[in-house]
Formats: sequence, C-alpha cells, structure tokens
Amino acid sequence: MISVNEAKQLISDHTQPLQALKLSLKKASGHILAADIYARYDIPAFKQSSMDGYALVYQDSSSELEMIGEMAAGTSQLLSINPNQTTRIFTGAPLPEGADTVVMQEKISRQGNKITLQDPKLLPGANVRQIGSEIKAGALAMQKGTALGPAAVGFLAGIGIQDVEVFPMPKVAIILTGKELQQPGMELNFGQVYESNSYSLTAAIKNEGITEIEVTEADDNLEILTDVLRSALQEHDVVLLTGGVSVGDYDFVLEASKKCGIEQIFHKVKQKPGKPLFFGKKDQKLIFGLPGNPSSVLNCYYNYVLPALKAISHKENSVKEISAELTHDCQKPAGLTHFLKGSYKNGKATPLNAQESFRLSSFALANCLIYLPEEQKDFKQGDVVTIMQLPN
Ligand SMILES: Nc1nc2c(c(=O)[nH]1)N[C@H]1C(S)=C(S)[C@@H](COP(=O)(O)OP(=O)(O)OC[C@H]3O[C@@H](n4cnc5c(N)ncnc54)[C@H](O)[C@@H]3O)O[C@H]1N2
Ligand code: MOO
Repeated sequence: MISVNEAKQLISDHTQPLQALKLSLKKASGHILAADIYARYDIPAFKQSSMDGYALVYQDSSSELEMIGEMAAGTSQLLSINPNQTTRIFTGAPLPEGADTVVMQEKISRQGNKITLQDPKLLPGANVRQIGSEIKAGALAMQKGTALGPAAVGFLAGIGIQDVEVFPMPKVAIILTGKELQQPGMELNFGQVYESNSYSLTAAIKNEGITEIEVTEADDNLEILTDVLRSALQEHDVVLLTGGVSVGDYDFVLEASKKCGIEQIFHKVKQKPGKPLFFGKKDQKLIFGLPGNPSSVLNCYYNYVLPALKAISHKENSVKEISAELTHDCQKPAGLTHFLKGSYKNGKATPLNAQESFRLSSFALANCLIYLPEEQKDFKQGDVVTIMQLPN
C-alpha cells in the first residue's frame, strides 16, 4: 500500500494536458487559452462618443453652435462639421468629421438648432473614445495560459475574435458496478440500495465546466464490465469506475482493467475512506477505480480525480489546502491517513458526526475535509491540522 502523497504524485506524473484544439468562442468559456491572440483591428475602430450629447470642435466651446444634423450609433453616414457647428450625437456613435469633443446633453441650453454650452469644466477630447484605445491592431490581446472566464470571452468577442485555440476539457465516462443498485424514484426492493455515486460525481464534474459525461451501469459480471470498460476507453479521456475494486468475489474492476490492457499504476492507498482506490493508465487515458461507498467516492474524487481533471485541461488545482485549529480532540489508529468531513469557520475546523464511508449526510453539510496524518493517533483541541476547502 502506498501513502496519500505517493498516490497523488503518481497520478500527477502520469497526467498530461490534452492536445490543443480550435473552438468557437461561444464554446470556449471555462477553458485555458493554448495560443497567444493578437488583435486584428483597432478597437474602437473609429472615434466614438461615450455620451448622449453634442459633438463639437473644442476650440468653439465658448461660442454659440449651430446644429447641422445627427450621428446615431450604427450610422454609416459620416457628417462633417465646420467651425461653430455641432451635431446631435448618441453614445457609441462615430464623431462627425472635424469634431474632437462631446458635451453631455445635460450641460447645454438649446434654442431651435442653436446650442450654447454650460460646461465650464469641459476638457478637449472629453467624452470621446479614441481609435485603438481598447487595443491597437497587431497588439497582444491575450496570452496563452489565460483562463477564459466571462470577461475574457466578452473581451475577445469585442475585438472581433471568433475562434480560439484552447486546451480541451476531458470526456469522462462513469461506470457503475453493483447488482444492488436501484434508481432514485423507483421502489426499493429487499437488498437494493439507491444509486447515488453517479449523481454526486456528475454534479462535481459539471462544476468543472465539463459537459461530456456518460454514465453506464455494468452489473457485477466480468464479461459485461470488460465490454463496457473497453468501449468507454474508446470514447473518453478519463474513466471513473465506482465499486467492485475491493477483494470480494464480485469485485471485477482489476480483472476487467487487465483484460482491457490498462496498466495498473497503483491499487490501495493508506487512507480512510477510500483504501482500495485503483489508478491505471492506457495510452494517455486515465482510469480511476473508486471504492463504491458513496463517501469514499467523493473523497477520492476531491483528492485524486479533480486535480487530474484540472491538469488534463491545463488548469491550476483550485482546491485550497490551508491550516486550521481543531475544535475537538480526535483519535484514530496509526497506519492510515484519515479524511474527516468537517466544518471550517474563522480558522477553526470541526469534525462532523456520521464519518462512516457509506454515509453522505455529513458530506452534504461539510465545507472541508480535515486531514489526520498517517502515523499520528491522538489529536487535541487546538492542534493545527491541514484541511482541504471543498469547492462550492
Ligand atoms: N474483506 C474486505 N472487505 C472490504 C475491504 C477490505 O479491505 N477487505 N475494504 C472495504 C472498503 S474500505 C471499501 S471502501 C469497500 C470498497 O469496496 P468496492 O469498491 O468493491 O465497492 P462495492 O463493494 O461494490 O460497494 C461498496 C458499498 O458501496 C455501495 N455502492 C456501490 N456503488 C454505489 C452507487 N453507485 N451508489 C450508491 N452506493 C453504491 C455498495 O452497495 C456497497 O455498500 O470494500 C470494503 N470491503
Ligand atoms: O476505505 Mo473504505 O472507503 O472505509 O469505506
């Protein structure tokens, strides 16, 4: 059995980002940019008013001005003004030829088509967005490695970019093993348990912006599981199996993996919950055999699967590990790292009730996992431990 840190290191050593690909900007949000982007145009592309008002030559601002027409946003007609002339203008509209300044409509008086300014603080160039003031044609608009959040995507759209090179998100298969599983909503017959692992895993994976997630059930049968796993490997970058990874007579994940040509990187980690965790690799594809207990599944997801999903898409691991003071004494035997579902507030971490790995009620309330290191047995109130803050 290997330690938690050895397991994390092995996964990291075997995980590589997927090959970059071109995506339409509409589908690119949540990805990491895989190539620098340069601006093709000056933006704004023309001198643009930032207010509703009147366009003028600044030198004429103390004279009475004659209004000769209107420039509205989207107009394709360019008016031209002579000394002591003005045009009505609206936010986003091009300035008429010759104008260099815009006065807000609240700061003039108007009689017919005669305009007098009442804006003693007006400066030359006021209320005008200059050509290229957002970005100049040829300038570096965004660097490789930038996370494409809503503002980044909006900025790129605003400078006319349609497609971008990104590191893609992985396609993920979830394979459920277990004859005993029943769908929520159906009646629970003797011996059955409600299937919950696909729900928690799908929700967690969707949180990462990953949309291609396929869930398949594979019974407790070696042939069926082997077929399902083989076909999942063809279409997906990451395969998550739940259950069937321990030592029972119906635990076929290891055997099916071998039959599918998966290289075992490790099986079993010195931890609780999730001791029988399996990790394997085929070509660049990652295979995680998650111990079936619902709490073990999620614990292994946050500790091992999530960092790998991030790395595959070239993202930084956003899961934060920080120090916290324990609010209660705890004991455990030496030999396994324990992960406790906990509640963290103001620098202090409280282990919750219901820590057994078949239960999710405490996980549902937890905002952190408290790490109790492998060899230590006794923990006192006030001891400083490491915790992982769970993503929302
Ligand atoms: N003799 C031993 N028995 C067990 C050991 C051991 O070392 N020696 N390890 C225990 C530990 S620790 C764990 S964790 C489990 C893991 O076993 P498996 O990965 O083979 O999982 P299963 O036996 O298939 O299922 C375990 C448990 O989880 C329930 N389950 C499974 N899938 C789902 C699902 N999709 N939704 C909800 N619940 C699910 C299943 O009904 C079982 O109750 O092995 C111990 N045994
Ligand atoms: O390690 Mo198991 O995950 O105790 O239930």
